Amino acid sequence: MDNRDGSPTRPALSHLYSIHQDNGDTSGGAIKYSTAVSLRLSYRTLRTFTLKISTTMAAILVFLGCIAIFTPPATTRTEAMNAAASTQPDPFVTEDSSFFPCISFVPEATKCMIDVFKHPVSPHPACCKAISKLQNCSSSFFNGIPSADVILIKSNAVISKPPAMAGINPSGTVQDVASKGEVPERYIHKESDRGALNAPLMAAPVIDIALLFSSSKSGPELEKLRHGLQSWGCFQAINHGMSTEFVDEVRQLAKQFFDLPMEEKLKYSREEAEMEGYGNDMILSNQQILDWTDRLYLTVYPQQSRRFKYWPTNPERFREVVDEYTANVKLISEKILKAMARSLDLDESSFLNQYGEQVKLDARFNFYPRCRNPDLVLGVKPHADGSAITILLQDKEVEGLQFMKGSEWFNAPIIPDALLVNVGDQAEITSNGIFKSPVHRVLTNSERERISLAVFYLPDSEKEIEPLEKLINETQPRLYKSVKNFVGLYFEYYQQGQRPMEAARM
Ligand SMILES: O=C(O)CCC(=O)C(=O)O
Ligand SMILES: [Fe+2]
Repeated sequence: MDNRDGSPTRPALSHLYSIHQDNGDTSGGAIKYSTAVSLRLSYRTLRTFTLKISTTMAAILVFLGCIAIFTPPATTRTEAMNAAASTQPDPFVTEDSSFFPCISFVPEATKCMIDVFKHPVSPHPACCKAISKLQNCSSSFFNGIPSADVILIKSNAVISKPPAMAGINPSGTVQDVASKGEVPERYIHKESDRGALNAPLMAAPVIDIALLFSSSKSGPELEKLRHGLQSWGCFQAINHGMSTEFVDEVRQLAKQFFDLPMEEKLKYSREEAEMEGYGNDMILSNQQILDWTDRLYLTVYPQQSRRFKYWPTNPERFREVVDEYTANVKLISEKILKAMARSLDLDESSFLNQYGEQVKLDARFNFYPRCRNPDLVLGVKPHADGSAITILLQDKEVEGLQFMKGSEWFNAPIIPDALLVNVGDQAEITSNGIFKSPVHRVLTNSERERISLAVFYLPDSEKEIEPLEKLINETQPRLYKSVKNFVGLYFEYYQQGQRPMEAARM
């Protein structure tokens, strides 16, 4: 998933991607949270905000009226201006004059504020522009509003700075930046967050997933699966049924897309405040160090959710192959989720039932250009995925992916035909913490560019997920609250520099 922040984070979103309920009450979590936040975001704030806007508008109208009626001849005007300059300015008028350029954003910003009050747990990208423009018009705009509310308003509006909401963030695509040579400051991590390729090799298991479903041979393979997901949170899946030629073609097409001239790729660029489409790292916070990666992000399932304006028609076979690949990945994901349940002696549909009818699959094609300072810059900063599980097709030749175990980083080996499967936050929640959603990151490389394709299996955002009853007992007490729209939460917490999984913890 997208955007991550500094130290091992289980952010948002990523990408991605809400919560809160006390002991065992599964019904009203999100509502309680909303109510709590609404109360915190007191009427005082809304009143201050609306008063401010209405007084401002009134002051401006009166001011404009006065100008119209009392405009003196030019000479007297200069004298009057000089006199005015020598007197102490009225602070209210001084502040309000700064609203002139932004008065047109007021209705939209007010609507946004009311939205934030009503639905404090999900971002409101549509109004972010208005609020941020208002804020830019007057640096003192939020004066008088309690600072905690300001943070909430800003984060719900997903604002940082207005240009950050542009489809492609103002730093430019990484491909463009890389072609200029110098690595801008915004990509440089502080020393403690930098990575090195000479890490030990990760020992996550390689699993023949065809055996997971063989009636006679599944036992040891299921045991390997359970152990791998408990210790590493990931495994390499071989014998998944897709041919070498086919997965190679997927990689090839991804590479061909990123090799197209920029103007061609920009035809698919994401729109403001959108995840989907071609773009660079989405800026969700001003402190964010940017990832050295460009990506094409597509919702691939359900089919009626596909937005084909973002699906390249060049290279020619792109759509057809992505359609076939992601259909396979959906089936593989569901088989793996069944096997995960069986490995815990549960009914095989336990996880799938939790995730609901309306699951969603998002594909993220990552392209990591060569980087002159691989020691200072990360391809993707540490994060855990907000999915239930993620199926990753790695580059066939270029390493870079690392997983954290304990407090140490390990390199993910390349097994050319394998799919790397990792647990996401939502399967960690459903398994009551038995399966681990691993923190991982991607390093950069000065010699070679790298591609990868991550497909996120995302539960129905309307369905509340929670630890399975059978996995809660005296020795393993319930670790997580009930969660709905985890992807929304993921982003929200990410922006605030917090870990979404922490928010879900009991
Ligand atoms: O490029 C990779 O190997 C991993 C990318 C990743 O972690 C992600 O897209 O969430
Ligand atoms: Fe990831």
